[in-house]
Amino acid sequence: MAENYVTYDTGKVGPADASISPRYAGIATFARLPRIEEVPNPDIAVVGVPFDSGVSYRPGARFGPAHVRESSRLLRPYNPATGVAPFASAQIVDAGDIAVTPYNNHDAMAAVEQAANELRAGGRKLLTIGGDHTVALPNLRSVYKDHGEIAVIHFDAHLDTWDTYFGEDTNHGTPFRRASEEGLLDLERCLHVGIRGPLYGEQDLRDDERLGFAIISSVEIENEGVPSAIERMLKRVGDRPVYISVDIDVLDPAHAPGTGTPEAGGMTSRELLRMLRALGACNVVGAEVVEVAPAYDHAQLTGIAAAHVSYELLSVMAAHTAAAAE
Ligand SMILES: N=C(N)NCCCC(=O)O
Ligand SMILES: [Zn+2]
Ligand SMILES: [Zn+2]
Repeated sequence: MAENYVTYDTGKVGPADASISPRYAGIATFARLPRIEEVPNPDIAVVGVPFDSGVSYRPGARFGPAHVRESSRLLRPYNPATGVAPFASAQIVDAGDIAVTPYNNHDAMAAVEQAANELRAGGRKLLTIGGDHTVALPNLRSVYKDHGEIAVIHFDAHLDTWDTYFGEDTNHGTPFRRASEEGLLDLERCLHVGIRGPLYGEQDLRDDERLGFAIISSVEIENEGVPSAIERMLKRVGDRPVYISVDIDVLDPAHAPGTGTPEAGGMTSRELLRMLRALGACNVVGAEVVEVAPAYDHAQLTGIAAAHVSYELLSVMAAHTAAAAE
């Protein structure tokens, strides 16, 4: 193949071989993986949603997918932290972008849902790269179709269970309230991790609990430590199919400045990656990494963090795919 993709003993086609084609060469796919058209029957697809018409503050997450792909060129095929070789364990591809209208949030999200349904046909898993957090709603609608009421682990500074902004019910502060109202969520098994920062009022927390979420706050992670947070996280979701939503603003702005609604006092990348690795114990049926806004990034800090977060999520899903095939 023109891109010199590696083929593993398992028959899976992996990234372009960095000893033939240097990492900085070629058009960026995620981790320099093959495109979806280039290999048969992919198990997992990475797909971008360049959409940010749901933002309430700084715009620019529409450029997130391209930035994360550019920032993912250095990812290597073996993950020593978990002992997983994701690209050899499962056929992973880049499915390009779901390009949707920037002028109507409802139409855009309907299009994302339809594309997600098509990409997920036959049990394929998706890792979505946003885009703003509005995309969680169509992603959950799609996953619900196959798995029923879903457990969600939501890494974010923000609750994203607010009601409306300027009368608009579909935006990046509301996806989990809409999902809960629509009956998509397992109300005993949803969890926010990394919450911090000012709220509109105490009622936000009461609403959030009623909508099905428990909280591990950023301060609790600091006080109790990551191992205890991991224990609580795994207990909350149990053995239910779980959807992982990572808003990159869960990281402290020092680790991820390139985002639209930054809040001081967040997790380090090291803490987040460690928590994600623990998800190997869960049945992860899909995931997303959202809210990367490259205009506010520096030296690819946010892009690289998002690329590594994506890599851990792919490792977890690939290990599960390989185990299921045995
Ligand atoms: N989903 C993200 N990143 N932010 C939601 C913030 C909603 C607000 O401006 O209150
Ligand atoms: Zn957020
Ligand atoms: Zn969010």
